[in-house]
Amino acid sequence: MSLLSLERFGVALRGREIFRDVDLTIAPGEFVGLIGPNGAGKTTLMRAALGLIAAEGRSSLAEMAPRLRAKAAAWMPQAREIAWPVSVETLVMLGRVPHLGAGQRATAEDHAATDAAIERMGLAPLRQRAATRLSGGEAARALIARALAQETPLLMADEPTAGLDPAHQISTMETFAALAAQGKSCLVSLHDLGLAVRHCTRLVLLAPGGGLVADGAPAEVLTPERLDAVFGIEAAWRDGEGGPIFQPMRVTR
Ligand SMILES: Nc1ncnc2c1ncn2[C@@H]1O[C@H](COP(=O)(O)OP(=O)(O)OP(=O)(O)O)[C@@H](O)[C@H]1O
Repeated sequence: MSLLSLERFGVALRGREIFRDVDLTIAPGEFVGLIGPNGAGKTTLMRAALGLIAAEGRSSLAEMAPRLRAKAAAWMPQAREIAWPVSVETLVMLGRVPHLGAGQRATAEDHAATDAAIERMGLAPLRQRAATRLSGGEAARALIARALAQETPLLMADEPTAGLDPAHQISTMETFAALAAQGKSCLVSLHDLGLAVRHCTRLVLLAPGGGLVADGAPAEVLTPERLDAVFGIEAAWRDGEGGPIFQPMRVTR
């Protein structure tokens, strides 16, 4: 069983090929970090996989009816703008919409999922705050909570830890890892390779103009050669307590 399957998947934007011939399958229990330099196509790949932009090839999610897709995958976009001045609680509850029948009110189960997501993202003190009056990091946590409340088998998030303070970066990564340990899956784009190496079970590396160049365990993907060729950096890697410690050290070009 797979929660996402991309076959010979490709996207061109305004006539320019961003990537092509990408094959990617995500199974239950995986926490996949989608990594690559600016402009490599991480956002494009996730948006196209969800059917939000046109693509060539096949995406198992894009071919689903919207209502089924909303039960199969939750999506936290990179843009953090929240348009309506609803409370944080209401924003998070919006994650339950795919589970409600037409005109149906929220059930005890919907309230429980909302409460759990608010608790998990440390938003209890902000529960009644207008979502438009949150700081950037608080808004990110509220949008992650909305995706968690959706309780889908797959969670996809575009740079979810950007703008979060260190404690919330770590707890957010631990939340995704815990979902994977429960048999769900996460596909998350990340620029922080230290967080990616320490928490993800698998990394998928995109290179600008090169498409998918590596896919596997963090140590297999982030070889010194690839760090130099794709990111233009050198990094230190140590085995530490509770997982590897990865620190970019130097620009090589
Ligand atoms: N609407 C668009 N029209 C044309 N080109 C676009 C459009 N959106 C993105 N691109 C281009 O597609 C390429 C991939 O962009 P994308 O946002 O997917 O990269 P990314 O890996 O998510 O980058 P970042 O790490 O900077 O967020 C970039 O070169 C970008 O300029």
